[in-house]
Amino acid sequence: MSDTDNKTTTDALTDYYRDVITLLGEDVEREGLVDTPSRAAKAMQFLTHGYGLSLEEVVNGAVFTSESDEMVLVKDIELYSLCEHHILPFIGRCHIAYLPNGKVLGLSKFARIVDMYARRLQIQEQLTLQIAQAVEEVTGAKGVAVVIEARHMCMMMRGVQKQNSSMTTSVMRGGFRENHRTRQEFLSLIK
Ligand SMILES: Nc1nc2c(ncn2[C@@H]2O[C@H](COP(=O)(O)OP(=O)(O)OP(=O)(O)O)[C@@H](O)[C@H]2O)c(=O)[nH]1
Ligand SMILES: [Zn+2]
Repeated sequence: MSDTDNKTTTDALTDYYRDVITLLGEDVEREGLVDTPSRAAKAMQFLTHGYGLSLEEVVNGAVFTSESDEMVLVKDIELYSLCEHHILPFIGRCHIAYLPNGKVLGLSKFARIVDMYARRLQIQEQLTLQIAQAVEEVTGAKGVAVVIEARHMCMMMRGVQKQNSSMTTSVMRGGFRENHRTRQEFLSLIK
């Protein structure tokens, strides 16, 4: 999206937020709210900026040759996303492991991949799958495992209002699916 397009989108979102605030019964002209529509517009664009990213851009060529075929684990990557049903946050941690197959990925790129998919409207299961598929695609790994543990504001702040529940989703591919010991090693390392 070009700068001009982006400005137009921010302006259009600002107009919508002005209407939303008014429909909620507030005075959008009062001092505290006067800049809120444009702040909310920019915040929502930031929270969904993953739509503007591609895997190629995010990885930026940081794939390196390596002879190691031992498990690599990156754990406790913090995650902020928006549930696609209510547009409310879900917040948690993501753990990613893979079995290299001649190539390893730059460490920071795991977090960048998580953000690229998390910063969209999501459901946790689909987010978990997309991260696993991306790591598999860029590394050609012999196995990939992704676990996400998250709390959903749509279950806490509204609806059933359960404050202590969390959801865990996992995707196991290749060696993590076929080999029980590899899977167990991964699960014990993220405990
Ligand atoms: N599987 C899954 N469900 C989700 C996720 N985020 C939100 N949900 C659920 O999506 C469902 C939407 O259900 P609906 O009955 O259409 O919506 P609702 O009336 O607002 O539902 P309640 O939250 O039960 O009040 C709810 O059960 C949410 O808890 C997610 O990431 N994965
Ligand atoms: Zn929800």
